[in-house]
Amino acid sequence: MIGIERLTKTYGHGAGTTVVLDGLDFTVGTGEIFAVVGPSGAGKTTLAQCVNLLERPTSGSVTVNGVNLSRLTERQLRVARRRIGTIFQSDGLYSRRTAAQNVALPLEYLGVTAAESRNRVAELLDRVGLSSRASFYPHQLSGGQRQRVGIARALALRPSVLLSDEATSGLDPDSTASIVELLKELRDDLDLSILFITHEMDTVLQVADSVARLERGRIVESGRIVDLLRDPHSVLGRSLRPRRDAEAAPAGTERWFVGYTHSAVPADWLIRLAADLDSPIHLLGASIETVSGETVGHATLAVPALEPGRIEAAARALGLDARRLPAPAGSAPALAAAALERVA
Ligand SMILES: Nc1ncnc2c1ncn2[C@@H]1O[C@H](COP(=O)(O)OP(=O)(O)OP(=O)(O)O)[C@@H](O)[C@H]1O
Repeated sequence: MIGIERLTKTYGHGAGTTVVLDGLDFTVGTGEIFAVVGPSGAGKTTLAQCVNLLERPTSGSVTVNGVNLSRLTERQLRVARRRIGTIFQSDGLYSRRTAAQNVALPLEYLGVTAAESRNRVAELLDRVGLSSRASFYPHQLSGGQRQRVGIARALALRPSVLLSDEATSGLDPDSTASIVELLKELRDDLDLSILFITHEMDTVLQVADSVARLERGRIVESGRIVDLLRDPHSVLGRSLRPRRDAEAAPAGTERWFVGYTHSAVPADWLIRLAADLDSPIHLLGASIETVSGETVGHATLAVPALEPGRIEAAARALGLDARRLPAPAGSAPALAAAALERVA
């Protein structure tokens, strides 16, 4: 488990002080992948460095498995850091060492016997699906494979916490997907707490259980991915949804956006909604998927104009949130509305 309490990091003094992290509070549970997203300069890397105490927090605490790292001496910290594995965007492998020799490095530093190290390295390379590449050098491996070697090395000392700083950034979609699957397997099999720092929202949706958005050193929104996706008011939830253009609405209809807000939305909600409203409904676009074992989704519909409030109420009864979308710019209804506004 990782516990972050009132974590603040500033650089400089007096008038020249820069506050990079400003009172962060969050917990990454055992067996949880917690993503931190945010624009460039938000403080994501500084957060990662404070969690593995490469940077000392200015105030607040970082607790890993009940041990407050901020209170440790340098010597104690070196030992405590073994419980934290880190993977970076650049895999950081030594080019003159084979995959196996790279994975063995932390074990060598620790003085593990050669035989023990050989067994552990074989086990780790097997774990990340690279047994057949043990004697390959980094330049003989793909980007995704190099990242797997990096993960194996990060796991060498049996950490309970894994820090991933932009580890999938720059990888192609297939490699990203395979690293994401590997991290989820490790979360489940080894009960790891994984802090996953990224700027890629698509990856967050694939990998994380929870997410926090960092802006100028502060967490502006956070929560379980499923809850955020189901919250019609969540900015983070909206930015996590896959963006696809819906079809144009037929003439004489209004466009509506419908989102799942509940776990018990019936699978035949569209038929029920049409029956309830006693009206045809055109499905213009939809995305329904399982996230952390729960169904989430949204759809764009076209419905003939009905009395105000009817669609919202019928949708609510099915566990859905419905809101009318403005007519797309340039469409006949939008031009008519603009003309009316000009006349008024
Ligand atoms: N040693 C330092 N001294 C002064 N300011 C620093 C130092 N390290 C980082 N900063 C500042 O802290 C802010 C956050 O930097 P950080 O690298 O943590 O952001 P980030 O969210 O990881 O950005 P990116 O996604 O671009 O890597 C930046 O404005 C940066 O200039």
